[in-house]
Amino acid sequence: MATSQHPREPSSPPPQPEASESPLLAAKGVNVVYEPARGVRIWSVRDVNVTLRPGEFVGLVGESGCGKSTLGFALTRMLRPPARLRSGEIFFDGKDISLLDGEDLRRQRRGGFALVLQSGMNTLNPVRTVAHHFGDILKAHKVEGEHWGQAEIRNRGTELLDKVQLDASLLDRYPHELSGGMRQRVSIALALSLQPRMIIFDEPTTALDVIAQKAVMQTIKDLQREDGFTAILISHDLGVVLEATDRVMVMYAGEIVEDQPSRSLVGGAHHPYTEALLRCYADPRAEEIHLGGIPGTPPDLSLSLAGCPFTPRCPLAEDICRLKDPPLAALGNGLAACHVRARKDSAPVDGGVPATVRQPTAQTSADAEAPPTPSRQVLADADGTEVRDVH
Ligand SMILES: Nc1ncnc2c1ncn2[C@@H]1O[C@H](COP(=O)(O)OP(=O)(O)OP(=O)(O)O)[C@@H](O)[C@H]1O
Repeated sequence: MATSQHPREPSSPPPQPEASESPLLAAKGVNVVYEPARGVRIWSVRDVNVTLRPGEFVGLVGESGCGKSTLGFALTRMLRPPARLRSGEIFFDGKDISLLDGEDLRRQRRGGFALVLQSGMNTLNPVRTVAHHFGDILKAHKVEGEHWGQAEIRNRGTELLDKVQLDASLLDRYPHELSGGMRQRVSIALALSLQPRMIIFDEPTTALDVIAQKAVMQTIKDLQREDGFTAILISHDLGVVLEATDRVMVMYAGEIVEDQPSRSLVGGAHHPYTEALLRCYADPRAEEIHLGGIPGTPPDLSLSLAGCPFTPRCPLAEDICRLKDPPLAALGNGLAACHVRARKDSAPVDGGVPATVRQPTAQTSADAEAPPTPSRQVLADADGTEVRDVH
């Protein structure tokens, strides 16, 4: 299978944040389960660590069902039953937000973190105008001394719409009167209204036609550069992610399996799953396009997984891969979780290691609570004290 047709190289890479800066987000040992009242428990996010430095723009890619959205919901404290943060710590700007609720959580959202979802139609209230949406969010998060009357809401709404290239006349429109692209821009403007320092965009352009996709993505990139917020872009489109982001985290079966700078991912991927994903995308400008596929399907996340979850689909699999889940370890310019590649390429890290690290031994608190392989089932069946309901 030819491998020369890959997503385009990023055109003008955004400046890399200083490695020494303290992280804005530091999540450790995050495990999320879906526990439907009837049915099996699904381990959607398994022992994930994520660190984001201020101003970083990070992509999160992987096949459908691998846990990307669930991780985004967990990091912004938007999980709702039957999903539950089973264990893990989420520090935002140095404060553990994983157990906050009610007023404490609400207060953190202002100037804190926001999630922009896939379809503006599903997130906007069909019987409220755009101005009402701004009013609702600004009033719900107002601080002492602020007054949000009609005039103030319209002024602020106008400013925010302008940021996403929409006209103030849309303030009096209802969601069904807007195009998909406009609705998505309104959703982004609403997220910006609380001046978040971190925004997670979950498939922000999936429901749009290609022209609107390109325009909305450009707006997101411009806003991120101008406002300097930290961002995660969840997307199936590896080409878009490589163009927009500083680094890419690749997720498979609820785990981060690779974390590499975007610039070096093409041609520099280390995990066989990432290589397979790259073969699934084509540069439309290429003279010849050969698309690869990934044989087989991802594992059933309701089952206890032993070893590397990619083993049944992996062309490199060896005995050890069936027995032990590999740690996310330094490989090339970043990190990858692959026994075979770790053995063949144990070169020292070439500066600027991305900060998403699954601890390489079983000594972390996360491993003690929810090891990624057979003992995960033990946790699932136990009534341990680490179990926390987070809504
Ligand atoms: N409401 C739910 N109830 C039960 N299980 C769920 C629910 N939502 C998601 N899951 C499970 O969690 C896993 C991860 O789902 P998630 O939506 O996070 O994946 P994803 O990578 O974002 O997929 P996609 O790219 O299709 O949005 C899925 O495989 C699914 O089995």
